[in-house]
This record gives sequence, C-alpha cells and structure tokens, in this order.
Amino acid sequence: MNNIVWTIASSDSSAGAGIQADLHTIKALGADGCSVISAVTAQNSVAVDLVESVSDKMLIAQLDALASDMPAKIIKIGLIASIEHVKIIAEKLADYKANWDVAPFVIYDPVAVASTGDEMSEDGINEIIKTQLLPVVDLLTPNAKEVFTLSGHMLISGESLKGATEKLIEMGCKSVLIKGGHLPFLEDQCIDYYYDGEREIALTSPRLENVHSHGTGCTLASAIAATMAQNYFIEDALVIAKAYLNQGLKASKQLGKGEGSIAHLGWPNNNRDFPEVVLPESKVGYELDLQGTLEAGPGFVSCDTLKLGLYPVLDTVEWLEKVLKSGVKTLQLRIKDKQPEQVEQQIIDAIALGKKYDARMFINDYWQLAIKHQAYGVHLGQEDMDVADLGLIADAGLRLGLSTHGYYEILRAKQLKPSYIALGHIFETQTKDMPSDPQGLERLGKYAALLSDTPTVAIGGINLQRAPEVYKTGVGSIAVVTAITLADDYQSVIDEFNQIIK
Ligand SMILES: Cc1ncc(COP(=O)(O)OP(=O)(O)O)c(N)n1
Ligand SMILES: Cc1nc(C(=O)O)sc1CCOP(=O)(O)O
Ligand SMILES: [Mg+2]
Repeated sequence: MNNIVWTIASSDSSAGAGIQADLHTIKALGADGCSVISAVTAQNSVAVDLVESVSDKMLIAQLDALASDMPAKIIKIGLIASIEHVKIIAEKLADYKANWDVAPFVIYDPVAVASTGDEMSEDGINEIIKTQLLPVVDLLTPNAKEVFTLSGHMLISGESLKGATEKLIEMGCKSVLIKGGHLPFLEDQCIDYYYDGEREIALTSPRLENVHSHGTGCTLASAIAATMAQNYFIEDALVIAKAYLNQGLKASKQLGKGEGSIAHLGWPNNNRDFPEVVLPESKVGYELDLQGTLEAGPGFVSCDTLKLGLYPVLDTVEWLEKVLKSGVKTLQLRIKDKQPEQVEQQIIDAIALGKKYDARMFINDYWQLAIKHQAYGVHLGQEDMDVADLGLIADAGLRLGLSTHGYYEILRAKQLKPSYIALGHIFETQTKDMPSDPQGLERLGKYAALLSDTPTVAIGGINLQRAPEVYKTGVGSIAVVTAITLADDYQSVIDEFNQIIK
C-alpha cells in the first residue's frame, strides 16, 4: 500500500531542516516521501547565505509530475520564499482537494525565519499566506513567533493559546498545533497545544537541555504527515511525532560551529520519549484552562498480576456461571442499553458469583451499581471516562479497566493509573460497531511494548486461530465474546485458549 507524503519546501544545504529533514523523517517513520522544491538555500549551522526560489515553471512541473502519477495522501508544506509560489501552491491544493479521488490532508509548517535568525522569504509574503494559503490548510503548525506573525496574538499565558488558535481557524485553516518550544510560561515544559474548533489536545514533555534543535519544526510536521499517511488518527500522529522529536533531540549532533540538528532514528518505542497527555485537572491543564474533569489521582487497586489470562466478556449471568465452572478467573458482565433497574439483579448475581469462584468479575458501564454492590472491578470506555466519577470508583476500592484504541487514548488512560488497559479492536468484530479500523497485530505489539508495566488486555475479533499471534505481542490477556458464545464446544475452546495464554 502506498502511503505517499509530499513535502513542498526548500532545500537546506546543511541537511538539518527543509526538504532533507522532511524526507529523513518520512522515511524513518515508514511512509513514502516525494519532494517538490520551492527554493534552494545556501546555509550552514551559523547563517543562511542565499535563498533562491526555483522558477515558477519548475515548481509547477514538479507538482504536475507528481500529481499525474503519485498523488499524495498527505501534503506537508514548509519554507516557501516567493509570493508567486504561495499563490501557485494554494491554487494547486484547492484543485487537488476538489478533484482527486481522495482529497489530500494539508499540513503547513510556516517557516518565516530560520533558527539562525535570518529572514528567508520575500517581503509581503505573509499577507498572501494568510489570505490564499491558510484556507486550504488542514493543520497549521506554528511556533509562538509564527502565531504572532500570522494572527497578531502574543502567547503570554496558557489561556492565550486557545484564543490564538481560534483566530487562526477564523482565518481559514481547519486546525492548529501550536508548538510550545519557546513559550514564556511553564518554562520547564515543552507543551504542544492542538485545537480544531471543537477538540483541544495538549501534550507535554520536560524541556530537554543541551540538545541541538535545528530542524525541529520541519521534523515535527513531517512526522505528523508520515504517521497520518499510515492511517493513524491525528491525535495519535501528534503523540508519535512528539516522541519522534524527543528521541531525535536526545541524539542530536553538532556538525558545524553553530546549532546542530536532530537525529532521525526510526519509530519511537521508548516510554521515556513519549509525551504526557495533559489532563484538565493538572498544573499544566489549569494553566491552559483545559475543559473537563479528568485528573491523575492516586490510581486504582491493582489486579495483583500483569497477566489476567483469558477474559470472557458475556451478557448473561448464565454464561458467567458456565465459564466460571470451566475455571475462568477474569471475566466481565457486559449488558448494553438497559436502564439500571433492569440490570441491578444481574449485577448483584454476577458479583456474588465472582466472589464464590474467587474470580475477577468486572462490570461494564454500570459503575454506580458496581460501587453499590462492591464489585471486584468496573470496565469503562473512552466516553464513559469523561462522565463517570472515577474518584468515587477509586475511593470505593474497585479496580478499573479502561478501553483504548490508539496511542493518544493509551497515554491518557495511563495517566489515570487504571488496573488494566484494554487495547482494541485488533481485528474486525461482529459484536460491536466500531468507528475506526482494526488496529492489527503490528500496532498491538507497539502498544504492548509501551505498557510493559501495566496489565494489558487485547480485544476485538480474537479467536483460537489468532490467539497465538496476539499473545506473542506481549499482551497479558485476551478478551473475547463470540469466540466463546458462538463456539460449538465452549469448554474445549476455553481449555485451548488456556494452553495458548500461559
Ligand atoms: C476488556 C474489554 N475491553 C473493551 C471493552 C469495550 O468497552 P467500551 O469501550 O466501554 O464499550 P462497550 O463494551 O461498553 O460497548 C470491554 N467491554 N471490555
Ligand atoms: C466489546 C468490544 N469492545 C471492543 C473494543 O475494541 O473496545 S471490541 C469488542 C467486541 C469484542 O467481541 P468479539 O470478541 O466477538 O470480537
Ligand atoms: Mg462501556
């Protein structure tokens, strides 16, 4: 499958930024990069000596060559030095969006001034960028200086970030990621703030000292592009890009006399490189005035093991009793779309059975009833997390399992210190309508590696045939519905699962 990213940007002879950094990043993260060079710059680690745009004819020829043969999923734009080029690119992007079978997602990383402090573009270009380019941009990735240049908003406090992004969205781009490398508050943190008019996401990492940062802007935007080209959601792309940047900054290297460049080391897998998702009820969340009530808290009671084993998820007490008799030790009562009074007796019975068989009995969704009847634990989904009173569940001493479907949700869930994290859906499932595509085994392996200190549960479309590969990824448990409820002989299916999940 082609995961083509175009970078429309300029050449950096020092190779730390520009087209060179973009292509390094796109390749390192496993996407397919193509380039359209707008200008050639003669620069090293201390100065930009010359910027020369290619002819309009050459710019158009590059765009047309690619458009006719290798259309992009994602287009990343960097330094454009000429006003005419901005006009051409804006027109072409509008055409691609209107006429391609699949409209490309456009990311614009505005590069007005080089890290050496040199002006890179023609005077007056910002007016054309504002009026012609921003309206075709899906994600704008400015730093504080570029926010000011484009919107007139100074980022003087956390609260000012939302106002600035609102202004930029009013100007035409669909969403904004403010890169917090140089914010004048919470200076020990490097905060990235995303807003799309509805959803705000803030990611933070401790500021890294003594690192070389030439090329960070180009690299972050290209990393988002490369990740989205592989069908990750934007929130996951933001997380991976920040982890990629942190990993590269830690290995950054000086080649000349001035600022060195970040390294390009492949898909990030080290926990320490991943950012924290900022929760609304936290120091950074207060500073940014994030909406919501999630807070880290002291965490939830542990399940006493990282490996919860086979985990049947069932919708009747009869089924629960049958699998308990077959020796299952982790299980869930999952009844959907009923009023609490319609399910209370079944919840009481399920909890009693869990105690009788000394099993970990989780109750899905009905957390108030689970607390009232002192269940072993509760399982909640992403939407439930925002409305349930997690503090009450923790205070009542119940375990908590949380559903997740990607990097961002995993990092957010992890902050709440749940008793386990479920990773779904791994394969197509008939049991539930899912809004996203299956994650597959490769992603499952990456998630499991990041969660080596937390009990994990894989769920979604898992059967006996698939279980060995799923278990090899390192997850501690496999949750199943139909593999058991539709089995001809559920008892032997349970026995076989138990042979695989040791
Ligand atoms: C072990 C386990 N993992 C995931 C789910 C899904 O929970 P949720 O996202 O809350 O969706 P519903 O099950 O309520 O439809 C689960 N129940 N158990
Ligand atoms: C209930 C549920 N939650 C999922 C998630 O990904 O959050 S997948 C799923 C259904 C699992 O059923 P089966 O084993 O029959 O595919
Ligand atoms: Mg639920």
